[in-house]
Amino acid sequence: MVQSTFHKYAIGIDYGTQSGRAVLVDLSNGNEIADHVTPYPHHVIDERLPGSGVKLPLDWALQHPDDYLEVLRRSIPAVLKEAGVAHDDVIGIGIDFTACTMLPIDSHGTPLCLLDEWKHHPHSWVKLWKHHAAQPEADQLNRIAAERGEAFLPRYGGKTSSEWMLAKVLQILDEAPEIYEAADMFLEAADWTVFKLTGRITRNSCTAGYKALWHKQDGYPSQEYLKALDPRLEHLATTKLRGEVMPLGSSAGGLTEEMAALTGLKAGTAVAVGVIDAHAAVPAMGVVTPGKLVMAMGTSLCHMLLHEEEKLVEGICGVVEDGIIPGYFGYEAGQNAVGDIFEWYIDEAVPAYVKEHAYREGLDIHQWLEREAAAYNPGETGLLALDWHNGSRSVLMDTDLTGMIIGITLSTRPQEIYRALLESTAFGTRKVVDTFVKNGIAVDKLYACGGLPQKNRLLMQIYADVTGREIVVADSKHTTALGAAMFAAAAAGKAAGGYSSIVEAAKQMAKIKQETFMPIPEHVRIYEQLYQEYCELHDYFGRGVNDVMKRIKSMKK
Ligand SMILES: Nc1ncnc2c1ncn2[C@@H]1O[C@H](COP(=O)(O)OP(=O)(O)O)[C@@H](O)[C@H]1O
Ligand SMILES: O=C(CO)[C@@H](O)[C@@H](O)COP(=O)(O)O
Repeated sequence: MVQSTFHKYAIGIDYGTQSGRAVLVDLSNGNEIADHVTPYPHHVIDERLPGSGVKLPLDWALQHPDDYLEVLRRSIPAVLKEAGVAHDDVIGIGIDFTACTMLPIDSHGTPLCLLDEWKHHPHSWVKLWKHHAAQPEADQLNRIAAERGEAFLPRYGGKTSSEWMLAKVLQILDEAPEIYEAADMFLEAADWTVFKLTGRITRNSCTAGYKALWHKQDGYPSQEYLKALDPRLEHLATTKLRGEVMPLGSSAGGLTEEMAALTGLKAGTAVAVGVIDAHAAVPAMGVVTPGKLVMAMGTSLCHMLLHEEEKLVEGICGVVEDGIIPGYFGYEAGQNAVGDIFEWYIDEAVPAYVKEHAYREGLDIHQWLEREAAAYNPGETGLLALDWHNGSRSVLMDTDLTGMIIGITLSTRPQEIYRALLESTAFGTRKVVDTFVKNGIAVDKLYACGGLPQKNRLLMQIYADVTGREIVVADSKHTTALGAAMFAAAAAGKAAGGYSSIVEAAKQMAKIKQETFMPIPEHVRIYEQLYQEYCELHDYFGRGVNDVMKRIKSMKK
């Protein structure tokens, strides 16, 4: 279909864990005109390195940087073709990315893993956000920061994560000093991809703020702190983390001729600085004021909230000034796994008869289990689970914790376990909501986006019942990509046919559904009881009363 030439468009590209997708968006109303998904050809690399077959240790998760370019090569031409839009009318490109997904590059910007000299070395590869092998380094970072009373630590809930930039850099330094030396810079994959598009290295304030401990006034952690971590890190901030940190919604530069030829777009098209995937969803749901907790629900779950003041909240991932929407402090909390837990159950633990039933009825296994699980009332399964199959992000910030199901008997059925797993993730979110509220940050309503709200109504009803709050659902197949396109519109600017700010873009382009999920009072009452039991287990296993999870995990290592 050929679109009207009076319309202007932007392309938002969402780089997820398994795939990247491009969405071409009409800037006048946020309508998604065309979309295309490119699965990463190398998938998540967590067993062996591509090519050499070098075996990876436990808790590693890597990616191949060329997979990000493959998304540009395949998905941009595909959406242009499907939409029939002239490249002159595409005025901006924005990308959102998982984070902290980081890589070492040489002085030409080439990832070290693409060089013959380093390609056999696991530490030269992109470390994906869910690479969890830097926990000892995170522990060291946290201990030294606490001992020195570093001002940054309370802004990150009292603990920084093994998923973040500094822990990952320190792991490289500890285990592969030669890679640390060879790296000219460590970059977020978001910034590297923007560099490939524009030829210019910039850093975005969102990943820098939430994942690399960068602060608008104070910059990165001090030289003294970095030196106390390891003398070789003393100048990290001005050497391997150097580069201008630019605010969200600004332009990193224009598309290069080479990239224009590769994608079919026009050279010079504005490229917005990158943004974390979850954070891009906030304006895409029209959330530009406090009290509305946005939940990006997919493989993992990220919670984002705005507030006028900076409050120090234990166990959250971080608070960053202007980190999401200018003029507000943006708070982030999260759960390391949500959809991933359900996927694990289906892939690894569901009996064959469930698969057969689902197949016969033409349902996918999630749909079959959802339908069967919906027949139970809250509490009726007699089960209670902890949602730590991939560790706990908020509020414990500990990737060495593991999952658990209590109450199993000989009559327990797969759909009951499935329901208990759905509930466990809702309890995890309730913990986050309660923590914000206890610290004086209002949570009035929930806003859900990502793959899960579209796929599982039972899950959404359970979240409404467990939190006792109304849930608004995104009316977009690709909310994060829509947000990235909005940032592109802001980067292109009003004169080019975009918007003067992300707030203006959100007013015109955000998409939410009319139908919401309301809590059911009878369910709220029962879940309140179960949640209190969850809290008991949470503190017993998660706050050091009984470290059995860590002891048995270390035996495995
Ligand atoms: N019907 C369903 N109910 C619950 N979870 C589902 C369902 N279908 C898929 N999932 C889960 O959704 C997750 C993917 O979420 P999605 O938002 O599409 O991707 P991503 O987080 O990578 O952006 C997977 O972990 C999968 O287990
Ligand atoms: O950590 C963050 C955001 O802070 C996410 O990038 C990470 O959880 C990955 O999210 P997905 O569930 O793959 O969309």
